[in-house]
Amino acid sequence: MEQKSSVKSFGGTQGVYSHASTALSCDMNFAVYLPEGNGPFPVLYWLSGLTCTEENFITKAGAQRVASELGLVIVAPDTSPRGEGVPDDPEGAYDFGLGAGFYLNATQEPWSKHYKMYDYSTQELPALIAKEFPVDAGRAGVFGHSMGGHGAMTIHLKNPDKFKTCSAFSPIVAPSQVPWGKKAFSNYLGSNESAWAEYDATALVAKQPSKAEILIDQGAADNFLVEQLKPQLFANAASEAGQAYVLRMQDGYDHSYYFIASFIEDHLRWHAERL
Ligand SMILES: N[C@@H](CCC(=O)N[C@@H](CS)C(=O)NCC(=O)O)C(=O)O
Repeated sequence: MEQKSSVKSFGGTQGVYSHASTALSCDMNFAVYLPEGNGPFPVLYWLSGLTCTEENFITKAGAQRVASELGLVIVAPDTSPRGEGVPDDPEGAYDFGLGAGFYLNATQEPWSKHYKMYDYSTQELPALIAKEFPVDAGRAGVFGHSMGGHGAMTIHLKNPDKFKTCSAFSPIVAPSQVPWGKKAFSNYLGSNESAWAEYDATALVAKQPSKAEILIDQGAADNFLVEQLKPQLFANAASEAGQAYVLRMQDGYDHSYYFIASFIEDHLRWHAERL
Protein backbone atom coordinates (compact mmCIF):
# COMPACT_ATOMS: atom_id res chain seq x y z
CA MET A 1 0.00 0.00 0.00
CA GLU A 2 1.24 3.48 -0.88
CA GLN A 3 0.08 6.76 0.62
CA LYS A 4 -0.70 9.25 -2.15
CA SER A 5 -1.75 12.17 0.01
CA SER A 6 -2.47 13.05 3.62
CA VAL A 7 -3.99 16.22 5.07
CA LYS A 8 -5.05 17.14 8.57
CA SER A 9 -8.80 17.61 8.96
CA PHE A 10 -10.73 18.28 12.19
CA GLY A 11 -7.86 16.89 14.25
CA GLY A 12 -7.70 13.67 12.24
CA THR A 13 -6.20 12.77 8.88
CA GLN A 14 -7.76 12.53 5.44
CA GLY A 15 -5.61 10.23 3.36
CA VAL A 16 -5.69 8.72 -0.11
CA TYR A 17 -3.90 5.42 -0.70
CA SER A 18 -3.18 3.15 -3.61
CA HIS A 19 -2.59 -0.60 -3.74
CA ALA A 20 -2.45 -3.49 -6.18
CA SER A 21 -5.82 -5.23 -6.03
CA THR A 22 -5.90 -8.98 -6.55
CA ALA A 23 -9.69 -9.11 -6.91
CA LEU A 24 -9.73 -6.44 -9.64
CA SER A 25 -6.35 -7.20 -11.28
CA CYS A 26 -5.39 -3.51 -11.29
CA ASP A 27 -4.11 -0.73 -9.04
CA MET A 28 -6.83 0.93 -6.98
CA ASN A 29 -7.13 4.15 -4.99
CA PHE A 30 -9.17 4.50 -1.83
CA ALA A 31 -9.63 7.26 0.73
CA VAL A 32 -9.55 6.85 4.52
CA TYR A 33 -10.54 9.40 7.15
CA LEU A 34 -8.80 8.59 10.41
CA PRO A 35 -9.89 10.44 13.55
CA GLU A 36 -7.39 11.60 16.15
CA GLY A 37 -6.41 9.00 18.76
CA ASN A 38 -5.34 5.40 18.91
CA GLY A 39 -8.53 3.51 18.19
CA PRO A 40 -9.61 0.90 17.51
CA PHE A 41 -12.42 2.83 15.82
CA PRO A 42 -15.67 1.62 14.26
CA VAL A 43 -15.43 1.77 10.47
CA LEU A 44 -17.87 2.89 7.78
CA TYR A 45 -17.51 2.05 4.10
CA TRP A 46 -18.86 4.78 1.79
CA LEU A 47 -19.74 3.62 -1.72
CA SER A 48 -20.05 6.39 -4.30
CA GLY A 49 -22.26 6.70 -7.34
CA LEU A 50 -21.85 6.76 -11.11
CA THR A 51 -18.89 8.75 -12.45
CA CYS A 52 -17.25 9.07 -9.02
CA THR A 53 -13.77 8.21 -7.81
CA GLU A 54 -12.46 8.09 -4.24
CA GLU A 55 -12.30 11.91 -4.34
CA ASN A 56 -15.96 12.96 -4.61
CA PHE A 57 -17.02 11.96 -1.11
CA ILE A 58 -14.00 13.35 0.70
CA THR A 59 -14.13 16.71 -1.07
CA LYS A 60 -17.91 17.28 -1.22
CA ALA A 61 -19.80 15.45 1.55
CA GLY A 62 -18.32 17.31 4.53
CA ALA A 63 -18.21 14.18 6.66
CA GLN A 64 -14.90 14.81 8.43
CA ARG A 65 -16.13 17.09 11.24
CA VAL A 66 -18.70 14.65 12.59
CA ALA A 67 -16.54 11.58 11.89
CA SER A 68 -13.90 13.24 14.06
CA GLU A 69 -16.39 13.99 16.83
CA LEU A 70 -17.81 10.45 16.80
CA GLY A 71 -14.48 8.68 16.34
CA LEU A 72 -15.40 6.98 13.06
CA VAL A 73 -13.05 5.78 10.34
CA ILE A 74 -14.58 6.28 6.87
CA VAL A 75 -13.23 4.31 3.92
CA ALA A 76 -14.24 5.48 0.43
CA PRO A 77 -13.08 3.29 -2.47
CA ASP A 78 -13.11 4.11 -6.16
CA THR A 79 -16.21 2.93 -8.05
CA SER A 80 -14.69 0.55 -10.62
CA PRO A 81 -11.45 -1.07 -11.67
CA ARG A 82 -9.16 1.36 -13.52
CA GLY A 83 -6.15 1.50 -15.76
CA GLU A 84 -4.75 0.09 -18.95
CA GLY A 85 -6.51 -3.05 -20.12
CA VAL A 86 -9.70 -2.42 -18.13
CA PRO A 87 -12.57 -2.35 -20.64
CA ASP A 88 -15.02 0.56 -20.69
CA ASP A 89 -18.42 1.22 -22.20
CA PRO A 90 -17.88 1.06 -25.99
CA GLU A 91 -19.47 4.51 -26.36
CA GLY A 92 -17.79 5.90 -23.25
CA ALA A 93 -21.17 6.36 -21.55
CA TYR A 94 -21.09 7.45 -17.89
CA ASP A 95 -23.46 4.75 -16.63
CA PHE A 96 -21.45 1.62 -17.46
CA GLY A 97 -17.83 0.48 -17.32
CA LEU A 98 -15.29 2.85 -15.78
CA GLY A 99 -16.84 4.68 -12.82
CA ALA A 100 -19.77 2.28 -12.86
CA GLY A 101 -18.75 -1.03 -11.33
CA PHE A 102 -22.12 -1.54 -9.57
CA TYR A 103 -20.46 -3.37 -6.65
CA LEU A 104 -21.00 -6.78 -8.26
CA ASN A 105 -18.89 -9.64 -9.61
CA ALA A 106 -19.21 -9.65 -13.40
CA THR A 107 -19.56 -13.08 -14.98
CA GLN A 108 -19.54 -12.08 -18.66
CA GLU A 109 -16.65 -11.40 -21.03
CA PRO A 110 -14.92 -8.99 -21.37
CA TRP A 111 -15.96 -7.62 -17.94
CA SER A 112 -15.33 -10.63 -15.72
CA LYS A 113 -11.54 -10.27 -15.52
CA HIS A 114 -11.55 -6.90 -13.73
CA TYR A 115 -15.10 -6.03 -12.68
CA LYS A 116 -15.24 -7.80 -9.29
CA MET A 117 -16.25 -4.87 -7.13
CA TYR A 118 -18.35 -7.09 -4.85
CA ASP A 119 -15.37 -9.21 -3.80
CA TYR A 120 -13.23 -6.09 -3.59
CA SER A 121 -15.67 -4.18 -1.35
CA THR A 122 -16.67 -7.06 0.90
CA GLN A 123 -13.38 -9.00 1.20
CA GLU A 124 -10.17 -7.54 -0.13
CA LEU A 125 -10.57 -3.93 0.97
CA PRO A 126 -11.89 -4.70 4.50
CA ALA A 127 -8.98 -7.14 5.02
CA LEU A 128 -6.48 -4.47 3.95
CA ILE A 129 -8.13 -1.84 6.16
CA ALA A 130 -8.08 -4.20 9.16
CA LYS A 131 -4.37 -4.85 8.58
CA GLU A 132 -3.25 -1.27 8.00
CA PHE A 133 -5.56 0.93 10.11
CA PRO A 134 -6.71 0.95 13.77
CA VAL A 135 -10.26 -0.26 13.13
CA ASP A 136 -12.54 -2.58 15.07
CA ALA A 137 -13.71 -4.77 12.18
CA GLY A 138 -16.49 -6.13 14.38
CA ARG A 139 -18.07 -2.65 14.32
CA ALA A 140 -18.42 -1.98 10.58
CA GLY A 141 -21.23 -0.39 8.59
CA VAL A 142 -21.85 0.51 4.96
CA PHE A 143 -23.50 3.49 3.28
CA GLY A 144 -23.49 5.11 -0.12
CA HIS A 145 -25.13 7.19 -2.82
CA SER A 146 -27.17 6.18 -5.88
CA MET A 147 -25.24 3.25 -7.44
CA GLY A 148 -23.35 3.19 -4.11
CA GLY A 149 -26.64 3.19 -2.20
CA HIS A 150 -27.53 0.07 -4.20
CA GLY A 151 -24.10 -1.32 -3.28
CA ALA A 152 -24.55 -0.52 0.42
CA MET A 153 -27.99 -2.10 0.65
CA THR A 154 -27.10 -5.27 -1.25
CA ILE A 155 -23.80 -5.69 0.62
CA HIS A 156 -25.52 -5.24 3.98
CA LEU A 157 -28.37 -7.63 3.13
CA LYS A 158 -25.91 -10.29 1.92
CA ASN A 159 -23.46 -9.77 4.83
CA PRO A 160 -25.47 -8.49 7.81
CA ASP A 161 -22.93 -9.74 10.36
CA LYS A 162 -19.93 -8.14 8.65
CA PHE A 163 -21.60 -4.82 7.68
CA LYS A 164 -23.94 -4.41 10.62
CA THR A 165 -25.43 -1.00 9.84
CA CYS A 166 -26.68 0.40 6.53
CA SER A 167 -27.91 3.67 5.14
CA ALA A 168 -28.27 5.17 1.69
CA PHE A 169 -28.78 8.44 -0.16
CA SER A 170 -30.89 8.25 -3.34
CA PRO A 171 -30.20 4.52 -3.85
CA ILE A 172 -30.99 2.55 -7.02
CA VAL A 173 -33.15 0.18 -4.98
CA ALA A 174 -34.36 -2.06 -7.80
CA PRO A 175 -31.69 -2.15 -10.52
CA SER A 176 -33.35 -5.09 -12.29
CA GLN A 177 -36.34 -2.86 -13.02
CA VAL A 178 -34.74 0.41 -14.19
CA PRO A 179 -32.62 1.51 -17.20
CA TRP A 180 -29.30 2.04 -15.34
CA GLY A 181 -29.49 -1.39 -13.73
CA LYS A 182 -30.80 -3.24 -16.78
CA LYS A 183 -27.91 -1.95 -18.90
CA ALA A 184 -25.28 -2.79 -16.28
CA PHE A 185 -26.68 -6.16 -15.23
CA SER A 186 -27.31 -7.45 -18.76
CA ASN A 187 -23.70 -6.66 -19.68
CA TYR A 188 -21.97 -7.70 -16.44
CA LEU A 189 -24.20 -10.66 -15.55
CA GLY A 190 -25.77 -11.75 -18.84
CA SER A 191 -29.37 -12.19 -19.84
CA ASN A 192 -30.38 -14.69 -17.12
CA GLU A 193 -32.34 -12.42 -14.79
CA SER A 194 -32.19 -14.85 -11.88
CA ALA A 195 -28.49 -13.85 -11.53
CA TRP A 196 -29.61 -10.21 -11.28
CA ALA A 197 -31.66 -10.85 -8.13
CA GLU A 198 -28.44 -11.49 -6.17
CA TYR A 199 -27.57 -7.81 -6.60
CA ASP A 200 -31.00 -6.23 -6.32
CA ALA A 201 -31.92 -4.85 -2.88
CA THR A 202 -35.65 -5.11 -3.53
CA ALA A 203 -35.36 -8.76 -4.58
CA LEU A 204 -32.90 -9.56 -1.76
CA VAL A 205 -34.96 -8.03 1.03
CA ALA A 206 -37.94 -10.16 0.07
CA LYS A 207 -35.98 -13.33 0.76
CA GLN A 208 -33.40 -12.29 3.36
CA PRO A 209 -34.35 -9.22 5.43
CA SER A 210 -31.79 -8.19 8.04
CA LYS A 211 -32.29 -7.38 11.71
CA ALA A 212 -30.93 -3.87 11.22
CA GLU A 213 -32.96 -0.77 10.49
CA ILE A 214 -32.00 0.74 7.12
CA LEU A 215 -32.05 4.53 6.71
CA ILE A 216 -32.80 5.93 3.24
CA ASP A 217 -32.78 9.63 2.38
CA GLN A 218 -34.20 10.58 -1.01
CA GLY A 219 -34.46 14.07 -2.49
CA ALA A 220 -37.98 14.72 -3.74
CA ALA A 221 -36.62 17.00 -6.50
CA ASP A 222 -34.09 14.41 -7.73
CA ASN A 223 -34.17 14.22 -11.57
CA PHE A 224 -33.51 10.47 -11.40
CA LEU A 225 -36.22 9.68 -8.84
CA VAL A 226 -39.04 8.58 -11.14
CA GLU A 227 -37.12 6.68 -13.81
CA GLN A 228 -34.12 5.18 -11.98
CA LEU A 229 -34.47 5.23 -8.19
CA LYS A 230 -38.06 4.32 -7.22
CA PRO A 231 -37.53 3.97 -3.45
CA GLN A 232 -41.13 2.90 -2.95
CA LEU A 233 -40.37 -0.45 -4.62
CA PHE A 234 -37.92 -1.23 -1.80
CA ALA A 235 -40.23 0.20 0.85
CA ASN A 236 -43.08 -2.04 -0.27
CA ALA A 237 -40.90 -5.18 -0.38
CA ALA A 238 -39.30 -4.33 2.98
CA SER A 239 -42.66 -3.79 4.68
CA GLU A 240 -43.89 -7.10 3.34
CA ALA A 241 -40.73 -8.95 4.47
CA GLY A 242 -40.58 -7.38 7.93
CA GLN A 243 -37.39 -5.41 7.20
CA ALA A 244 -37.14 -2.34 9.43
CA TYR A 245 -36.39 0.84 7.47
CA VAL A 246 -36.88 4.59 7.52
CA LEU A 247 -37.47 6.27 4.14
CA ARG A 248 -37.29 10.05 4.32
CA MET A 249 -38.42 12.02 1.26
CA GLN A 250 -36.58 15.33 1.55
CA ASP A 251 -38.53 18.15 -0.02
CA GLY A 252 -36.71 20.21 -2.69
CA TYR A 253 -33.40 18.31 -2.65
CA ASP A 254 -31.82 16.97 -5.86
CA HIS A 255 -29.36 14.11 -6.57
CA SER A 256 -26.17 16.02 -5.85
CA TYR A 257 -23.57 16.12 -3.10
CA TYR A 258 -25.31 19.31 -1.83
CA PHE A 259 -28.09 16.95 -0.74
CA ILE A 260 -25.63 14.46 0.76
CA ALA A 261 -23.80 17.22 2.65
CA SER A 262 -27.13 18.40 4.09
CA PHE A 263 -27.87 15.06 5.76
CA ILE A 264 -24.49 13.34 6.17
CA GLU A 265 -24.42 14.20 9.87
CA ASP A 266 -27.68 12.30 10.44
CA HIS A 267 -26.24 9.24 8.70
CA LEU A 268 -22.99 9.28 10.67
CA ARG A 269 -24.89 9.56 13.97
CA TRP A 270 -27.28 6.80 12.84
CA HIS A 271 -24.38 4.40 12.29
CA ALA A 272 -22.43 5.47 15.39
CA GLU A 273 -25.45 4.90 17.66
CA ARG A 274 -25.92 1.38 16.30
CA LEU A 275 -22.32 0.13 16.08
N1 LIG B 1 -24.31 14.11 -13.69
C1 LIG B 1 -24.10 12.84 -14.34
C2 LIG B 1 -25.03 11.78 -13.78
C3 LIG B 1 -24.30 10.95 -12.85
C4 LIG B 1 -24.45 11.46 -11.45
O1 LIG B 1 -25.33 12.25 -11.10
N2 LIG B 1 -23.58 10.95 -10.63
C5 LIG B 1 -23.71 11.14 -9.23
C6 LIG B 1 -23.81 9.77 -8.61
S1 LIG B 1 -25.07 8.80 -9.40
C7 LIG B 1 -22.49 11.84 -8.66
O2 LIG B 1 -22.25 11.73 -7.47
N3 LIG B 1 -21.72 12.56 -9.47
C8 LIG B 1 -20.47 13.13 -9.05
C9 LIG B 1 -20.55 14.38 -8.23
O3 LIG B 1 -21.63 14.99 -8.16
O4 LIG B 1 -19.53 14.74 -7.63
C10 LIG B 1 -24.35 12.92 -15.79
O5 LIG B 1 -25.51 13.05 -16.19
O6 LIG B 1 -23.38 12.82 -16.52
